[in-house]
Amino acid sequence: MPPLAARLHAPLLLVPAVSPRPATRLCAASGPRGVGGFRRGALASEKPPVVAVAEKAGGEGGGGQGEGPYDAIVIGSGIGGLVAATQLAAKGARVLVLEKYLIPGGSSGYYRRDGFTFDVGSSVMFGFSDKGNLNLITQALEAVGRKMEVLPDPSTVHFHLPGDLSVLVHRKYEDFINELISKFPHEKEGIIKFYGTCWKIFNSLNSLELKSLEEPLYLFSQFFQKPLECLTLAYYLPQNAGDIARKFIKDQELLSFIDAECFIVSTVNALQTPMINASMVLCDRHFGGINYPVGGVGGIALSLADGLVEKGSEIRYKANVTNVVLENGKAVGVRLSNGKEFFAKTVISNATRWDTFGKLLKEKELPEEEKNFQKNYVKAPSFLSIHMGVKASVLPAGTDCHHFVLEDNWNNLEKPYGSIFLSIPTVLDPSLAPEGHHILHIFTTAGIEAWEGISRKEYEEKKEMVANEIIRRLEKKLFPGLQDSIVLKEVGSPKTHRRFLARNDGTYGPMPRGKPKGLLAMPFNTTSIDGLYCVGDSCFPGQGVIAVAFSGIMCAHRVAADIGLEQKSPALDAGLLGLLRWLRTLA
Ligand SMILES: NC(=O)c1ccc[n+]([C@@H]2O[C@H](COP(=O)([O-])OP(=O)(O)OC[C@H]3O[C@@H](n4cnc5c(N)ncnc54)[C@H](O)[C@@H]3O)[C@@H](O)[C@H]2O)c1
Ligand SMILES: CC(C)=CCC/C(C)=C/C=C/C(C)=C/C=C/C(C)=C/C=C/C=C(C)/C=C/C=C(C)/C=C/C=C(\C)CCC=C(C)C
Repeated sequence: MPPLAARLHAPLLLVPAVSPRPATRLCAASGPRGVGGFRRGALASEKPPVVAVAEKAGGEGGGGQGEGPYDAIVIGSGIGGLVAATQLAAKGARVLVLEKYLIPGGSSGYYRRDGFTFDVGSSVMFGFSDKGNLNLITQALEAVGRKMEVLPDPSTVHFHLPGDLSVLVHRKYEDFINELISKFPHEKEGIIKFYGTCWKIFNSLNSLELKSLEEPLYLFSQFFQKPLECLTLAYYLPQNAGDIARKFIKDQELLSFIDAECFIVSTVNALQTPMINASMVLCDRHFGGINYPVGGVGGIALSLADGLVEKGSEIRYKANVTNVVLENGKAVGVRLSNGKEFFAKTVISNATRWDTFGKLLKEKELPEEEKNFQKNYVKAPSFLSIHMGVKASVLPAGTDCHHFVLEDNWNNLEKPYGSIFLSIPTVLDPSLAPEGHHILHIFTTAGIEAWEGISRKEYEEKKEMVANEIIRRLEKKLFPGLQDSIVLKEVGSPKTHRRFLARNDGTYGPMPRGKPKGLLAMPFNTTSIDGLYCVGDSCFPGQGVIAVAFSGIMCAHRVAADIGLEQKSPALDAGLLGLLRWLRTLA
């Protein structure tokens, strides 16, 4: 373990050490630069801050032909993959992570431009507190001896909604609930009952030790120790937040507000959002609170990768896995685009299930389990993201860190470009931008179809036009003079996300095709291919950094049991896995 001071300062490695150059260049979108300007190669000249990892990173995966066998190979270093890898390494396994890009993190990566440090994806971090059982990011870092300094956010999000409805989600639950009741006094009882039900579920979750729900010895021991809590979770597992809200609330506008609450974490309305997931985020934001890592979200992946290497495992960058290698129907390794092969007892894919089964496995027939998954879930749209550096003077004093904007019409909530997400992480951590400046990270949902089949020139013009319209809307609603305050602007389209995050159609994650039975249909980590596991947002419990961290913890536990690092019972395994498979077919 590195000295405490080094660990505490690890995230600061992302931030320029001396006062960064003032960024005065107006950089209109030019050329596809990856996620919000994530230009391939732009970071190649920068030495990745985790030295131990950088040294391991040879070109195209480094290493020679046919290396191994490892205990596990993890394809991809998103937070899901890294948590699975580090948990396994902490249990004594020898793991190899193969990442296509130059740095770890996937959607939770970072990039730097002209003194600005941008988060590629969300800046709203759940699971980063120092209490309870659901602080999964804190726990994942701790498992490999890492700790990050965090800045508590006084609020989760400021909603700006139709009819000039403005709701600030305060960190303190009572402040939030009182604000909501003040807007809907006639629904006081319904509000208390709905959010009260969320707390009942959250408290049950928070009382459990979280490990693999596919491992019977653990699952039965939890049922034995916490029967009421487990039965509560089993009861709500197939239910959705919108149905529960309708039991207590009649006001249509308030139900639409709850739709918006769910949409920001599931990209669908409350009727399609599993109640367990809604409860998790609607309560953790008050229990542990939203906490931002000093130096930016990218520091989480860097710290995990650093810890992984220190535990004796490896991560290799520029390692593009093109095949999962099967032997007698069992996954035994992977092949890279340059033909190199690596072998392991188990293979864990952090690529989406569409990529894993559509591209990495060359089998002609999709397994029944995956057919069932694709029957129940479609790819959520991708998004358009705008990363901007602006003059600080454009933000009024006391501006909140995160905003959600839907101006006039509730019907636009789920439509492409309908609602706007905005994060200003420099409100919490000014070191992410040159002095006198702020970062605005804006994103909105967008399908890939409308971005394909057009010429390069049309593509560039379209990015500029769509981004300018979103900026105009924010200028009108929140920040007069926004356009003129911009010093740096980079726009990522759905195609950018597909290319640089290696996500099928740039998808944000899985989205229920219709009205789901809560989380019942969501597959866990095992797959119908022996030795092959999936991790990340197309596994239980779905989208979200904390959700994929949980999927990583579950996956590592199941894999550890299968390779003999944790207890297991083959007879009970067969029974439970069969039962879970059958339950999923009921959804
Ligand atoms: N704007 C946002 O807020 C935003 C955007 C996107 C995602 N996210 C969050 O991140 C979550 C996703 O996390 P995750 O862990 O599931 O995945 P991820 O997409 O973040 O990471 C997957 C990683 O696997 C790598 N990869 C994919 N295919 C590969 C291959 N064939 N060979 C080698 N490497 C390969 C990718 O380069 C990437 O680094 C989402 O659910 C979402 O919550 C947030
Ligand atoms: C097995 C069986 C069948 C049964 C049994 C019973 C039991 C025991 C059960 C149990 C269960 C459990 C444990 C579960 C768990 C779960 C969890 C943990 C979950 C979680 C979740 C999470 C989530 C979903 C999250 C999400 C988040 C997100 C997505 C976020 C996002 C954000 C964003 C986008 C941002 C926004 C921005 C602005 C506004 C600016």
